[in-house]
Amino acid sequence: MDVAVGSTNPVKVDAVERTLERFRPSVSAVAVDSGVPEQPWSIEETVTGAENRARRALAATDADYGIGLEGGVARIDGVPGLSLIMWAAVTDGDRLERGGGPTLPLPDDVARRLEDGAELGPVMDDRHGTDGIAERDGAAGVLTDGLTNRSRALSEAVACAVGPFVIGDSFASRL
Ligand SMILES: O=P(O)(O)OP(=O)(O)OP(=O)(O)OC[C@H]1O[C@@H](n2cnc3c(O)ncnc32)[C@H](O)[C@@H]1O
Ligand SMILES: [Mg+2]
Repeated sequence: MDVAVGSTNPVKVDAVERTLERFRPSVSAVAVDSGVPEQPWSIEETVTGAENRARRALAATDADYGIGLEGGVARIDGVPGLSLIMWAAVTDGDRLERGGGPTLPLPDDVARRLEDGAELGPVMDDRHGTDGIAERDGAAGVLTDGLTNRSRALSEAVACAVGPFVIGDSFASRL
């Protein structure tokens, strides 16, 4: 089974590899445009970014499935403050399914900097004296003191988006 991931960020590729390990997939990383702002600011923008990445990754390759992962921030009804969210989309070129990952509360000082137009990755690097934390443990790792990390958090979104394919017949037939 060939899977194309619409990003070259190693944590996204790792999230797909670890989730689909059972199927021994060949996973390729494809640089695609998400079609949404670099820092999505709503669930809708984040889901759209994941969808675009999934479709564009599949279109750029001859893989069986395209997978898109997008991180974003959003104000969610009933949840105080600003939340970090992550969504995945999976397509076989016909059907497209979506799944969400964990939601984390962002500290107020981080939220204020994002409101001023900054991107989460650089803000986290500046705040913690790191370089490229978004390609390693991520905010999910830093803000939970390692109880989870970005790859693991993203892998939950991948599992949820792939689920509808895995429980159907089409997925098994491509193994
Ligand atoms: O190369 P791509 O695939 O774009 O990888 P990315 O790290 O930029 O990931 P996204 O575009 O999906 O994320 C949108 C923004 O949110 C940041 N971000 C999302 N989740 C993060 C996390 O866990 N830790 C740090 N930054 C994060 C990210 O660095 C971007 O600035
Ligand atoms: Mg990005």
